[in-house]
Amino acid sequence: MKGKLINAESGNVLTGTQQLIRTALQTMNEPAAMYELLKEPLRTLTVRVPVKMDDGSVKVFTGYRAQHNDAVGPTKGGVRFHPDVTEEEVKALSLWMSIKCGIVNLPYGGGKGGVICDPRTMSLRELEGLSRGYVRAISQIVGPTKDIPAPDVYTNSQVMAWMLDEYSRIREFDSPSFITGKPVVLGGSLGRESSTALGVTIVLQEAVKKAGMTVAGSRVIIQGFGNAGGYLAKFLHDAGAVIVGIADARGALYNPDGLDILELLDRRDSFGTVSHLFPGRITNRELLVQDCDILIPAAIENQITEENAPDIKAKLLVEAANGPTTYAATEILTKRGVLIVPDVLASAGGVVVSYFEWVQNNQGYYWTLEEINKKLADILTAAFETVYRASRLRGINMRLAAYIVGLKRMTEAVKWRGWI
Ligand SMILES: NC(=O)C1=CN([C@@H]2O[C@H](COP(=O)(O)OP(=O)(O)OC[C@H]3O[C@@H](n4cnc5c(N)ncnc54)[C@H](O)[C@@H]3O)[C@@H](O)[C@H]2O)C=CC1
Ligand SMILES: O=C(O)CCC(=O)C(=O)O
Repeated sequence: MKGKLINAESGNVLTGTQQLIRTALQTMNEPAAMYELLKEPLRTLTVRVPVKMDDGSVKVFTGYRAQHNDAVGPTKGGVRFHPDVTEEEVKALSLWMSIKCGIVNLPYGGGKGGVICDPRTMSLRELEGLSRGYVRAISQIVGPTKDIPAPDVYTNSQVMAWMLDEYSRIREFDSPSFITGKPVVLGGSLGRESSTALGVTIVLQEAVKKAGMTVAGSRVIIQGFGNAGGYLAKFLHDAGAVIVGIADARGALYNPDGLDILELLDRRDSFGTVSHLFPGRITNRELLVQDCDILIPAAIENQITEENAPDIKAKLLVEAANGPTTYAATEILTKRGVLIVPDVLASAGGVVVSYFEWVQNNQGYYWTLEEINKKLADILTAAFETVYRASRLRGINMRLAAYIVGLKRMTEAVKWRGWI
């Protein structure tokens, strides 16, 4: 069984991730107790957050904060506001954060938060109430040396600013390093907003070399047109790629001759939605199997499954989103010769620059954008090469290789601490 994954196609992102972690740990010859420790977060807090709504009613929202493992250092990861948030999803996202931080060698374990809500139907005042209420509810378990939140789906620098302000009031402590992804005037880092997309672009540039392709002239489909997908479309368009398809929560647009990315960016709303403004909309499902060279999921989980993997046309799959591809789909695509740059590597740019933000806050001295982007490129280029080599040397796919690389520091830290 060593090194072999139980080939279960599961829509449950947590069990799918646990299977992969078990396979990686077995391949690393780690004892069974290591899997028992790492298969779940050390702690997950469920909170109920009452918010006074604009119509005078009180709505109670459910949220979570999961802290996977703090053997390496404080836990770190974003907070998602989305109607489909579940406890299992937040736990899986925290596991992925641990592996992501390990791949880029940050002194963090993984954390993640989520609130079941739909910010698209809430006023700014209601959103502020929810952001502040959520921080009050988790304030005992987070902090600059404990667990450091950041943005994720449907949260942004404004939400981070409200959360920072609330935390400063509760804890009578005004260190901005409690949270990252803040506005620059509140101690945010230059380059954090575009860092996830820049990171994807950096690893994509490495991957196309391995695949014997070029960015210029490649036909690209991007699912998701928010922070990650929007900046990515711009960066790849600027690099000469032809963006033939984009998608958001309301649908997708496809044009084999290329879309007008600048117009789409100009007309999208603050939730990354634009497809409904144009005729000829298709569904997200339809878009993923359209003709292209490079496919970039940059929205939500479980988009590429056993069902549609045989029909994917791309030669290169670069995962900006967390968890967009199931393991069964990974195996199908790998057999078909598709090179996959997995989420835990491809989407690490955001947390790397969040780490830079935290370091800058702690030292009180701030770097230039050039310094930040150079440091980011150095880290991600090296991480890509490490994972690619591990995959080739061991004869395994990039996802399993990424897990093995990503778990190394954490397993060593656990053993040094004498936990196992
Ligand atoms: N923001 C960050 O720093 C990082 C984000 N990520 C991941 O990137 C992905 C996108 O995150 P962001 O761009 O930050 O979020 P965002 O909120 O800025 O944009 C989300 C995009 O996904 C679309 N979307 C939402 N639900 C959808 C659905 N059911 N079907 C299709 N599209 C849908 C939205 O319309 C929007 O275009 C997520 O998986 C997130 O975890 C990963 C690393 C860092
Ligand atoms: O910037 C961070 O700390 C975390 C970003 C994040 O949530 C992710 O990489 O999925």
